[in-house]
Amino acid sequence: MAGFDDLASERSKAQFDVEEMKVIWAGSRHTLEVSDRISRLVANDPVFRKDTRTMLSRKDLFKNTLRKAAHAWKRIIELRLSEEEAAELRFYVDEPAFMDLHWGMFIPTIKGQGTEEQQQKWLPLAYKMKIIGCYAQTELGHGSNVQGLETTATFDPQTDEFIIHSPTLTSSKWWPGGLGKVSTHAVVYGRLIIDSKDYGVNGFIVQLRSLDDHLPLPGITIGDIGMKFGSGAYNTMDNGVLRFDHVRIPRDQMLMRVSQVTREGKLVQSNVPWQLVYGTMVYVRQKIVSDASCALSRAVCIATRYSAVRRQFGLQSNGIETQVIDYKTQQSRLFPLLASAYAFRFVGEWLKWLYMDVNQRLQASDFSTLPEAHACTAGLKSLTTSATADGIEECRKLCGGHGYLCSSGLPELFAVYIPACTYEGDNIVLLLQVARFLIKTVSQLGSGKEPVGTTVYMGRVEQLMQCHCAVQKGFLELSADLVQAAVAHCQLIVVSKFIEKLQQDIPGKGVKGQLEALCNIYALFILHKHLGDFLSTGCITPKQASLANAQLRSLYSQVRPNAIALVDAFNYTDHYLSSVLGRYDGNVYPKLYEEAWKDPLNDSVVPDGYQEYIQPILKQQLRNARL
Ligand SMILES: CCCCCCCC/C=C\CCCCCC(=O)SCCNC(=O)CCNC(=O)[C@H](O)C(C)(C)COP(=O)(O)OP(=O)(O)OC[C@H]1O[C@@H](n2cnc3c(N)ncnc32)[C@H](O)[C@@H]1OP(=O)(O)O
Ligand SMILES: Cc1cc2nc3c(=O)[nH]c(=O)nc-3n(C[C@H](O)[C@H](O)[C@H](O)COP(=O)(O)OP(=O)(O)OC[C@H]3O[C@@H](n4cnc5c(N)ncnc54)[C@H](O)[C@@H]3O)c2cc1C
Repeated sequence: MAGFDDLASERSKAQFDVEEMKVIWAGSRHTLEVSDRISRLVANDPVFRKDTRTMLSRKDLFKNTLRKAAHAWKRIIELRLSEEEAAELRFYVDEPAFMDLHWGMFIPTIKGQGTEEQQQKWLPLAYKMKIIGCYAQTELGHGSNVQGLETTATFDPQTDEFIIHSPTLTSSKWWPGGLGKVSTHAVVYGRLIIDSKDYGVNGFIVQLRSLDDHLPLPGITIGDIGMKFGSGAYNTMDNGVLRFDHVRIPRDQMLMRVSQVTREGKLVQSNVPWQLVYGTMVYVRQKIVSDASCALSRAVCIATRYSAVRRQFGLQSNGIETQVIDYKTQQSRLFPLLASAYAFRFVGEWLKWLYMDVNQRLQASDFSTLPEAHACTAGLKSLTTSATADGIEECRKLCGGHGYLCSSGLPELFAVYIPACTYEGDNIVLLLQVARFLIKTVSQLGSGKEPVGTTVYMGRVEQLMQCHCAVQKGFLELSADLVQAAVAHCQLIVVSKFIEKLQQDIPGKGVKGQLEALCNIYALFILHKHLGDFLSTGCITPKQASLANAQLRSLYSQVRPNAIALVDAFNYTDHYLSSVLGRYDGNVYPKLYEEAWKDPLNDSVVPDGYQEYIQPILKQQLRNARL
């Protein structure tokens, strides 16, 4: 069987221990064991099938998502899964849904911004799913500009309550995931008003729906904001709209770790930076970086396996055409994406460490690394999601026409993934935050602080900053060129963290050698892509640029025999890949043909509508022809 033999032959060429690379990719033997076991549990459960998603109406799609979420929760309880195993199960169910926001934002917000008492009250309810929460920050009129939010939370000293209100149409909460049809509660971000004075944006826990009949509570208008990009895709998520008409909540439902409001209506600032109100966004951004490596590796796995199965032109002496993976143009498009997937994996590991380190420091009232954590999570979220969204589209193109079929898995992966460039912070807005951080850092460099990083990459950042760094008055005046410096800074971090990974103990025959090749491919690919920066800032000479290009091409040849094994190391099930082109067995053509007939359009040989619309035309033509 052609495809199967091709992939079997490719796997026999591997020059490294794939099982050990699986451990590197997973992060540890324990994590590999958990993800392997849970991914197969999901793959073997018919409730979690994904192949019909693009054929369902929005209402049927959403109802099926609720069915899956309920079944997932049931399995978590039945099997007594740990928090880690439960997170893995939600990940491999692979369907954006309210659970992502309940576990990924609502609970972390209460943990990060609630007092001890508030955590003790609300977390048990949330962990046991007695309430379902979402994160309601963005409004119809404001998303990036958090300080521009209009929802008000006015303290009423008569009743010891906050009055939550939507004063304008643009103050309607708009986009929060899980809000539209499912969540019973929300963390609502609104302007704290005490005695007519505006104290800026804070978080408030608000119940939205009755726990008895799920109807919206008095003063609450709530619904879904409508269909989003692509069929299936993110339409499994009920992104919602929410308006308040003077809804009253007890004073103790304002999240008060950062600021407290006393019974007398006095605002007391605690000793933590007010920016902790933004803390959830830092947490989610670091998770999104890890998710980028998953999404990109998934697309690269599909495109790499298919590129080894697909043969086109180049008839060889044995009468067989050439595998498209052997074309240098295919390698120059595909292998940098393979290297990027590994690079994002390792920078995501580091970012997770940075986030945990910042949190531990916060416990000790050490806020010194919070600005760097914000800049790194913002910048790396922006860099990795933009590269991943572009990379998934490139993988679709690498698969030719079949990449455009839903059965390839790539169109839906693209449609689900691309909002990552916008949610949790628009990517340009976040790069401007990094630019601000760099300006402040450069201004402090005079104090003898030396930047650290790889020379050429570091030089590029420094030079770009020198070229573009003016005294900026505020966020809005930052020049587009500074965004370039911010990207350069983030690429420096990615390369540096890949190099640091290689300095760790890396067991397994040939594993370190493959990772070194991928690290060099990533670094030289970025250098090639931004050659203008490196040349214009004098970081490299034209001769060096040409040598770098030659080295890049030679590295592609080094990776070529290992490409299939390098994507096998992601250890993805066919269920998770959900792609005929990316099947582990390479049995592409028979499965493509089989999938076609499953389309409802093929339920009848003569299509519905023929008699009404087509036959009259044909008959008329026939009559005309006889005249
Ligand atoms: C969910 C699980 C994760 C898995 C993901 C995959 C699953 C898919 C399912 C769901 C995922 C979807 C989730 C999406 C959820 C959302 O989208 S929630 C809404 C997100 N919204 C944003 O990100 C808004 C973006 N805007 C901002 O962050 C801020 O408004 C701003 C930083 C752009 C501007 O802040 P602002 O206060 O208006 O002005 P500045 O002067 O720039 O900042 C003031 C100072 O505060 C510092 N700072 C800003 N942000 C942070 C932060 N996050 N942490 C710490 N510090 C921060 C900033 O540096 C300034 O400090 P200095 O004055 O010292 O310079
Ligand atoms: C699928 C999805 C899920 C979401 N889930 C949630 C959720 O659960 N909870 C929640 O609260 N929100 C959620 N959001 C909202 C999301 O956080 C916002 O869309 C995001 O923060 C961007 O804000 P915005 O849409 O208002 O865009 P805007 O801020 O209006 O940006 C529009 C354009 O203007 C540019 N721009 C804006 N400001 C500047 C500036 N200062 N300088 C230069 N350019 C600028 C931006 O770069 C962008 O190109 C979700 C969004 C999506 C798409």
